[in-house]
Amino acid sequence: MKQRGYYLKLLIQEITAYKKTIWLWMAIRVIVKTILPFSRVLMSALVIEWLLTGIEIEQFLWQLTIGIILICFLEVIDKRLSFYFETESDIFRIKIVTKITSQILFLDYPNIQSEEGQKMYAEALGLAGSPAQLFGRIINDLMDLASAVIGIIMYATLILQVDGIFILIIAVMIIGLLIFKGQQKKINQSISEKQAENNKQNSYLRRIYGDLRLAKDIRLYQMHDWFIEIKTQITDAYVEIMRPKNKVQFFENTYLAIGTIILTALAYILSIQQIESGILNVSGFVVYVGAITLLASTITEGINDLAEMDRNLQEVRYYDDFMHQNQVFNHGEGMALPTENIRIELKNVTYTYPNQKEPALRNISMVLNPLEKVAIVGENGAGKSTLVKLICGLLLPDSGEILLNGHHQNEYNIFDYYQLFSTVFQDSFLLTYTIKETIIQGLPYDEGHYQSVLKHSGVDKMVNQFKMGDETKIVKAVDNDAIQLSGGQLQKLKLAQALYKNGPVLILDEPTAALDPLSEHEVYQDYLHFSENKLSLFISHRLASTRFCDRIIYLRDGAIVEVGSHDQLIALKGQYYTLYEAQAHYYRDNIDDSQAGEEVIEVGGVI
Ligand SMILES: Nc1ncnc2c1ncn2[C@@H]1O[C@H](COP(=O)(O)OP(=O)(O)OP(=O)(O)O)[C@@H](O)[C@H]1O
Repeated sequence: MKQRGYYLKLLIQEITAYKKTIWLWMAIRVIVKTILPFSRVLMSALVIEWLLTGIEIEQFLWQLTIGIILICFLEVIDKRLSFYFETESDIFRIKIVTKITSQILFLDYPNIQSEEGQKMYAEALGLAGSPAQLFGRIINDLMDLASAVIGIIMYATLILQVDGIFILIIAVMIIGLLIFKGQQKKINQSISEKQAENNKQNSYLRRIYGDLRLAKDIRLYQMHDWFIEIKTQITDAYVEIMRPKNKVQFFENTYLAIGTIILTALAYILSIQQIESGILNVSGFVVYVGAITLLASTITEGINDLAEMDRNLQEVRYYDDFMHQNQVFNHGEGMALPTENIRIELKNVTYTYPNQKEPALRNISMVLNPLEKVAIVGENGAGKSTLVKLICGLLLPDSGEILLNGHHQNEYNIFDYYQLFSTVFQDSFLLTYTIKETIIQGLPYDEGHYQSVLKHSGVDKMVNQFKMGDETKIVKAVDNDAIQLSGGQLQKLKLAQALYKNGPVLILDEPTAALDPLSEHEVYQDYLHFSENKLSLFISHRLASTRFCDRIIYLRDGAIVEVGSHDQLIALKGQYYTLYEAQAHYYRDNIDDSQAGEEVIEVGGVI
């Protein structure tokens, strides 16, 4: 209960922060919504009264016109406000979406990398995903509930003046409905996990049915029937999950119908008796029966609104949890960031990914000296990318520390700290902008620097092929006239982005994995140039591609196994040497088989 109070307060704060004056309009809408149905009943009663008392026709018409105008006026206000709240609710919902999406931009990487973090984001966003979700309907839900509560009090007070028996029937009706709602809530809770699982499967299927990568397999492997069968199974499972809920709903509706019949029948019997004994006149009868009918429907609406509000308040938890989660790094005051002689030291760093048993990195100790070019090599899964993410301040070690020029990473404001790094990661992603905007990424524009970046990243040759040059849009999913970049072109673009940022630490995580041999060769050639005056880290599982680095750190199973220059490690004849030889043989054999007699291109020193 206390928690519900907190969540209600949070909702009220959000609505107030959106627009204070909305509360005034909400109050007006509640009043109009409450009195409008009753004013129609009252009007009918008055017309009967006027007719029975035999007032003059002119006065009758005059009064009737005023009454109709008043009701029409209320109807117009109601419709106008209904439209107003439809629009306002949608804008409010979109503002909440903006709040949630802005929040995720500033959350620390560990908060969002785990499945749990992603789930929290999806759940919070889901609350504002459409007008039917919490933040799209809460304003109307609040007004509906307020109007129902006022309506029940109003009609019940009126009816009780005729007979006290109604209080009993109303109480039984309300208690019964509350029991049904409680039952439904329990069922909802018990099926929620299965329902979420089913939803997940369903939306996954919906997504992949149109996925071009799968479309090829579906056709070539003739998977159509198999896919239809899977979909049918999921739909059948959905019907089964919903069965207990539908059953309770059926009993609730039946209970409600019986309650309403008893209430109305009793109202008729009692009022006819009262008319016979002269206590009630005909117009009083109309008001009385009208109030009974309105009460029955308002009780139903009110209980539904109450259950809906209860659900809403429970759902706010997802928003609250997401918006108020603790950050991992320092977002407050920090030390001034060094701009040169950058030295990064890792002391006994161990890191385990969320929900994993084994650490991805164990007791890593190393120093990256100013302006050094360091290669980190190792087989797939050795921990190279994880190490880079730790150095960049994207992940927080389980134990050990990372020092920048002798000071703990957390002594710097994390967003200041990020300024140090120009990075190219393997899993590159693009925003829906032009090539030029992507490279500049919102930083101040410098024509000379930009042109040099185009040249050294190899993007200049790429843009020359496009009609729109560097103004070409690059996300086809959003812009029809965009071009689809290949993996290699994308990597060049990300390299250009890193070079344009020009941070004092350059980190390239497999920057040539998707490049053709010639482009790869060019990147290696240019690497010495664009890593000039920087501390640089070059990550690869192609050992020979890093021989131009000052120092090579060889990782295996999350631990440093060998460190030295390429020649030192070859001379050592250890694990690096063994793997190097194996890779070199592979390339030699391949080239010998396929290009015998052709000119051999030297790629990163492998061949
Ligand atoms: N987000 C994650 N959640 C759980 N485990 C992860 C995650 N990312 C990586 N791992 C695991 O951590 C280990 C190290 O992964 P990492 O990506 O650092 O290796 P890598 O050396 O960069 O590999 P590759 O050469 O294939 O890129 C692997 O066992 C990997 O499966």
